[in-house]
Amino acid sequence: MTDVALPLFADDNETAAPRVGQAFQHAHRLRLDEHSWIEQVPGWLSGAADLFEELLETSGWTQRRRWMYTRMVTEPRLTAEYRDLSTAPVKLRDVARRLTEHYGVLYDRLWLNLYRDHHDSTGWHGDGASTRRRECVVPVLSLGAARPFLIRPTGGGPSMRFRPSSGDLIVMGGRCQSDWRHCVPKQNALVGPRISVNFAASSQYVPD
Ligand SMILES: O=C(O)CCC(=O)C(=O)O
Ligand SMILES: [Fe+2]
Repeated sequence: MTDVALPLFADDNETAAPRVGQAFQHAHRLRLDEHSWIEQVPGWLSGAADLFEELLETSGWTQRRRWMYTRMVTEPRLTAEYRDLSTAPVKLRDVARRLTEHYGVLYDRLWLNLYRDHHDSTGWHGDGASTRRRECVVPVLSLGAARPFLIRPTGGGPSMRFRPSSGDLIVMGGRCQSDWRHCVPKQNALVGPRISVNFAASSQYVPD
């Protein structure tokens, strides 16, 4: 996909908006089971490199620590959060709006992970705290280095492996957050930094 092929969207803000062109044209949806699906949209976001640099510099990255059983652990990544979308960088607001239009879910908050290098990771989990509805749609935008993204049934079983590149979208749907677990594993070989933008919706925080 080239920039030339992408239509430009009018934007009321003078800051150049990242372009989502024939955006979902290359979407590939995989049915995981009766209730869940995962969709990969390669090349979804044009201008991903610029957005990556902007977020790297401007997001208020924090190092989180949390209790794991009996000990305090330092999370192997940095995090930034926008609980109120109106405080997020304009480009992310624009991206959220387009996801809202497409998936029919009002994405009004988001969090970002920064994987500084191959040592950083996210362990197996479901986004249970932000997805209390039975069925949810959770888009994750990848920026920067490509890293494997794995998903497997909560009860165990073989995992499926994706490798989203910068500008690609991975969307988990249905009961993915309860019946399935996902992770971004550590790597052996050196990789550059990656940012993931995780879109959340207040409407999905409450059970139906
Ligand atoms: O970085 C990713 O691709 C996924 C991150 C994630 O699953 C999370 O923060 O809940
Ligand atoms: Fe997650």
